Amino acid sequence: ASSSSDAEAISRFQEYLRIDTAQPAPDYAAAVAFLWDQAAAAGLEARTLELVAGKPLLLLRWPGRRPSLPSVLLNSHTDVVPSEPHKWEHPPFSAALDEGSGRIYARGSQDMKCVGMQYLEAIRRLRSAGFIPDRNIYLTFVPDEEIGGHEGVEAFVASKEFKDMNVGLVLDEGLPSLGEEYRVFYGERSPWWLTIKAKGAPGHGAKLYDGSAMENLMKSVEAIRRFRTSQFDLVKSGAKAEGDVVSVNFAYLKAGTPTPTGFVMNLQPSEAEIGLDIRLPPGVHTEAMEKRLAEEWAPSSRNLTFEFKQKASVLDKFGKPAITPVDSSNSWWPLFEEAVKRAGGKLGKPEIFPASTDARYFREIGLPAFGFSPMANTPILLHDHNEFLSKDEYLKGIGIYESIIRTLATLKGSNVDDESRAEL
Ligand SMILES: CSCC[C@H](NC=O)C(=O)O
Ligand SMILES: [Zn+2]
Ligand SMILES: [Zn+2]
Repeated sequence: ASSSSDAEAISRFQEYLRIDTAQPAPDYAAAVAFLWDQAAAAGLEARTLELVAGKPLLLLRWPGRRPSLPSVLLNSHTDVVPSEPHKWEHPPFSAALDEGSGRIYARGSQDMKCVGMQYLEAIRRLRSAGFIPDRNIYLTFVPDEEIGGHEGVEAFVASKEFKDMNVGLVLDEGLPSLGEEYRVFYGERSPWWLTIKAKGAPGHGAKLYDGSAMENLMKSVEAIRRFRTSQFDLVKSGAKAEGDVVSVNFAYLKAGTPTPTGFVMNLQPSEAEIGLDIRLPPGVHTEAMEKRLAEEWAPSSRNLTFEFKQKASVLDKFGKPAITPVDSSNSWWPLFEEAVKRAGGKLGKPEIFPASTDARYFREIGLPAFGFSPMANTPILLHDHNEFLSKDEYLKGIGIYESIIRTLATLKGSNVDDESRAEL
């Protein structure tokens, strides 16, 4: 690609980044309007699905020569997480390009407006090179990933529109790596978000007594922290990867009797509460976790109750761990590996994604999905201040997707399309 077309690709990326799609009030209308024009410029068929009012999902199609073959779906989410603008060096929706370093600063530059635009840029290039896919290639730009995807991909996979697409493989987001190798993910941990509430006897702040709400809850905090340490130690010692242990983190602590300027200091409150973000590796024994919760972390004997806010399954609909095979049993895998290699990229060992993505909804219904965001030589800044992606890495990623899309779209006597898979 010429440097002028590279410059145009960068401007288009910046334009997408400048649309404020931060939760909890994303401007989905503006994002969809922008992407609609980009789709037209790339020669793609477009439709908007509004499965839930106010939550548009943009569905694009590049028709294949043999539309009855299983299709490939390139997914990306349009929403981004909130930011604290005053703590950033460049405003999070400026998409400022630092000329010296080549970094483009924006919320969503890594997570994951980069990937959505790279798909589109790769297709533009393939099309102008005269390439025509054998199978249908679909792109989805979905809402609400950052808040759980219930009114996004979860609703989408249940729709008639989705069934009619006959999807055979999904690509979704991954993570950057500091080194030369690209990371790729074949599964992810399942989020369990829950609150634990304690009740207890109120009393004078000077009195030592058993059974206060704080004491009841702090015993749980201690047990939870012991468990957290045991899991973290496995990661620190190198025995396990981040995605292969159960993580537990405190999302909030809430207690005390507020005054206009602070809190009452000599009153032991009768209620206290914590929020936990737990992530479980695929196929982990959830019974043990449930038992730990009921007996150690929130026993009713200590006046505690718990309530789930999110509880994703660690199994797919067949009762198997929701993971995508990354060996010869999955004919898409060697194609993917080969495509990255052919574009000059190196892949690391496939990993379990430590957080959650919309890929889980596809894996849950039995579809293979790879998590991949081509960002090498890049610190992990998803959800962080000063999220950036360098212009060169972004452009390199377009080349990687050109190769991936070309390879996955082309039928060449592989067994990807045998009957059993076509029936999935
Ligand atoms: C309950 S779904 C939450 C999804 C979110 N995804 C990326 O950060 C996450 O916290 O992992
Ligand atoms: Zn994301
Ligand atoms: Zn995210």
